[in-house]
Amino acid sequence: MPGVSVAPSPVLEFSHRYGPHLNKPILIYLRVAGSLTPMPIRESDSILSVKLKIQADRGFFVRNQKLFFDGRELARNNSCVRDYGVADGDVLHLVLRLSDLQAITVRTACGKEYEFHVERSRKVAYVKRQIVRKGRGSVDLENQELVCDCEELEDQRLIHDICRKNGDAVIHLLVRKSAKVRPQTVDKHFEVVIDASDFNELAGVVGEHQSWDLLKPNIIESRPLPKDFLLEPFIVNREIELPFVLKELIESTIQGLERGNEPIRSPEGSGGAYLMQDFSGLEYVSVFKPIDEEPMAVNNPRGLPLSLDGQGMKKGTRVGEGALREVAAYILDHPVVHNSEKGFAGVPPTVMVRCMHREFNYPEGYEYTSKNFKIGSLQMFVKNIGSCEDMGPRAFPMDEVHKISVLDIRLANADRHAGNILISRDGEDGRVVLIPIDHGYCLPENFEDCTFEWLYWPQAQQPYSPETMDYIKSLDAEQDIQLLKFHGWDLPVECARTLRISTMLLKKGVERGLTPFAIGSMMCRESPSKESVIERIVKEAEESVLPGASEGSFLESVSVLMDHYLDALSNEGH
Ligand SMILES: Nc1ncnc2c1ncn2[C@@H]1O[C@H](COP(=O)(O)OP(=O)(O)OP(=O)(O)O)[C@@H](O)[C@H]1O
Repeated sequence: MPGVSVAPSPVLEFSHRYGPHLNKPILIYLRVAGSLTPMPIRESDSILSVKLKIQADRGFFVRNQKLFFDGRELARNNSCVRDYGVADGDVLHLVLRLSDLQAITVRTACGKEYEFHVERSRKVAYVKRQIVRKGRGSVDLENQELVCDCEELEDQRLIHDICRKNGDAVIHLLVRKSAKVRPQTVDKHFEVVIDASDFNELAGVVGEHQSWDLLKPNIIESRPLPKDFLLEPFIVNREIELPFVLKELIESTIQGLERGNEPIRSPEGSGGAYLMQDFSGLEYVSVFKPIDEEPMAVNNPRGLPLSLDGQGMKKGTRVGEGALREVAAYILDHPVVHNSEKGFAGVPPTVMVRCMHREFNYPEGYEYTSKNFKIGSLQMFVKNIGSCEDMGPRAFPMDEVHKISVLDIRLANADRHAGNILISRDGEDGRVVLIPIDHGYCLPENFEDCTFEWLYWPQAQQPYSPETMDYIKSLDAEQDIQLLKFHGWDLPVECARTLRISTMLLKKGVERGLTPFAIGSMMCRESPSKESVIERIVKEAEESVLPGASEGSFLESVSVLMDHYLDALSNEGH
């Protein structure tokens, strides 16, 4: 398991920056999974040092921790707790992102061994299907029994529960009719040993491999068809014809649900994000994020407190609007080549849907009635080898980083941390491709919480390529606002203003040959209490126009001030 990947320098930096008089000890409380633990810290402690303390006391790695206070994520590791207004007696909420994979080994008496990993949030039924797949038909789905400690495991049991109950648990695979079972433990993995004395009989006299193919079961026909779910596109404007890629996304998700392949809640993230399975139950096809399960929403499954004023986890966003923003990011990610399915930054295809399924979070219980409909975003699942948290940034191609920077600057993304960029490999040479996900905090009403992880990557210091510059020049915020309106989201005036100002900044910065770092830095605060340059520009522009002045005059004033700041920056040689 990876350890702390952050250099300790910010902690040292903080103890130097704050004198002993500002280093007051305070007692805060940590709420994690329902329990409250007191924790002595100092006001000037950085968020990182608090996380390191939690790691030392509780064993949760820093990278798996997300801390929340007063409806806000303490996202900046370098900032100190006082910057976030944390004081004596306050309660911090800790949300954990835990590694979810459990290794499983299946060994036959003939010495054949198969290894695979399943998420702990999977059910026993899924493990059975994996065994069938790995065994290429030597074991059929109908004739399997998984037994642990002499107890037969029901299909609906979660692997997580079995691990928790049994520690170094062994799952015994029983093949009815023809196999005996010999349990064995290998480290912390499950080991399933099949002593199938009459394996040959099962496999046929002509040898294992041939007969496996002959015995391959028809998984699909053997599954019952549940009737208690619903999934359909949620389209406001009837003039809109869903593009093929989105129709297909919805269709393949429905097929998976019809086969009984239930949604699986992702162990990562602070809201409810459900991984939707395909027809075969062996692949994920989409990710559903219902709005009532967003962080601080009424049915959030992570125990985050309800928002009291409706404000979302990032400043300038509202609880329940995450799905709108997810879909908006896809719509605005215009392709370079007209009509191409892939947008410039590669935001996975995303559509608004209505869905109900018993696996979602229904604290009052589930019934198949329209009151249980959940509205949310359905996004194409992209196969990946991890996120940018798992790899050093030097491995990322420059244009991949630049495309994400363009998206984030345009949309004033308030949640671009490394975990929200997935990594996949493309083509024969296995080129690294970055996939931006999680755009629920784009287009906020103000710039207060803009954070861009890529700002500190070396690629951000390099100028944009001519192709990227051409793309940026082609952007038009007014058209974007109209496009979103056509799709049913009439942007609130503050969010439209954000889009206009960010697009203006990106275009003006590029005209002056500024790097993503130089432009992006203007949008991000150095610390939670220090306004960013863009915030100063907005404030000065507001002060320079008469009360009641039109949005046009205000933007004109922003443009003049922005030129002034950018020219100063260009003269400094950025
Ligand atoms: N399109 C996708 N393709 C593949 N995996 C995805 C996709 N979208 C989300 N995931 C997986 O689901 C997890 C949770 O999704 P996401 O980060 O969007 O949820 P969230 O609750 O908004 O998270 P956060 O706390 O970071 O805001 C991600 O960490 C990722 O592993």
